[in-house]
Amino acid sequence: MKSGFACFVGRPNAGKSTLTNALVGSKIAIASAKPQTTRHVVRGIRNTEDSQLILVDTPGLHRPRTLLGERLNDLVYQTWSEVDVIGVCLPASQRIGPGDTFLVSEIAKLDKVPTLVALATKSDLVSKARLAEHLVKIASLEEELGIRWASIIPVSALTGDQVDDVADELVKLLPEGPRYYPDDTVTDEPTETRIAELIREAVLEGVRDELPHSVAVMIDEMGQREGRPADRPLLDIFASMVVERDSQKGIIIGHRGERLKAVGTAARTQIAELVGMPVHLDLHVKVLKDWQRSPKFLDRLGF
Ligand SMILES: Nc1nc2c(ncn2[C@@H]2O[C@H](COP(=O)(O)OP(=O)(O)OP(=O)(O)O)[C@@H](O)[C@H]2O)c(=O)[nH]1
Repeated sequence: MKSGFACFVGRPNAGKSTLTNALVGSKIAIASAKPQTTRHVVRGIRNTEDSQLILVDTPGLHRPRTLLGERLNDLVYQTWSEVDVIGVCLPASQRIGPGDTFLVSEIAKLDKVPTLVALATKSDLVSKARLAEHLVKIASLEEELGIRWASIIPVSALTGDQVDDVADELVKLLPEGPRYYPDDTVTDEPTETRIAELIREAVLEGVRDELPHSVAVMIDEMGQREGRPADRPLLDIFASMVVERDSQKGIIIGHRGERLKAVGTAARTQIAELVGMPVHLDLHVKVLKDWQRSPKFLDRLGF
């Protein structure tokens, strides 16, 4: 029995969340077209008869400007040093740049460097020739940065090409160990956190480019409606979306509340699928100036 922990690192938009989802086969991390959406440590679990691969999703590393930034960075280094394998995602569609080399050199500085696998993500976006060039460049990072790749694998989470190879390789690199989680678990995140993430994803989808990444979602109250017939349950969810400015509140709500309505509908459908029953979703938008700098609020959000 092989079992252990792995995480994916890479620049924003490198395809980490999408690959996690493809490996686990369940929607657990936020995948959106906007960078830097991954805030929570999300574990996805891939089980086979003789292995358990536990994927830990970390936020990206940033120059910290707020307390949130500092806490997230601490979390990143901590996660890196705790996993067995790190999959470094280097999208084939982009040239390897200073952001990538910075990341890898930070990992190389850890006291105990985990096993490293290079993943040439989004392989579907480029020609064979360009992919080959990319793989050569990745290989040259060994010498440039003083690291060693256990392997270099091109993968497309979108088409599914080589996703199984990535899984097999990661499992191969895990130590012998027990099944840490029952084999029907795909994530150990509390349902409430997953619901908050589904709402946050819907918010970001709705407003594309206008909205910065300063939206937090909190579940204020959640419970099954009382007095419903057993075969027609209903889950009540009261949630707040917290933004930093009035103008952002306006963007989320939209003209005559149309955007907020669309966000609610999208989120409700996803949540109902997750919890297996119809959902009544009550969404509020709150303005909390500088929430990213407030220790009290960050504590409440679990950062
Ligand atoms: N063509 C193609 N697009 C992909 C692939 N994987 C991810 N994408 C797209 O790339 C974008 C970013 O993917 P994510 O999985 O959210 O990237 P991430 O690295 O988790 O991003 P952050 O959370 O911002 O760090 C999304 O629009 C995905 O649909 C792939 O294999 N092929």
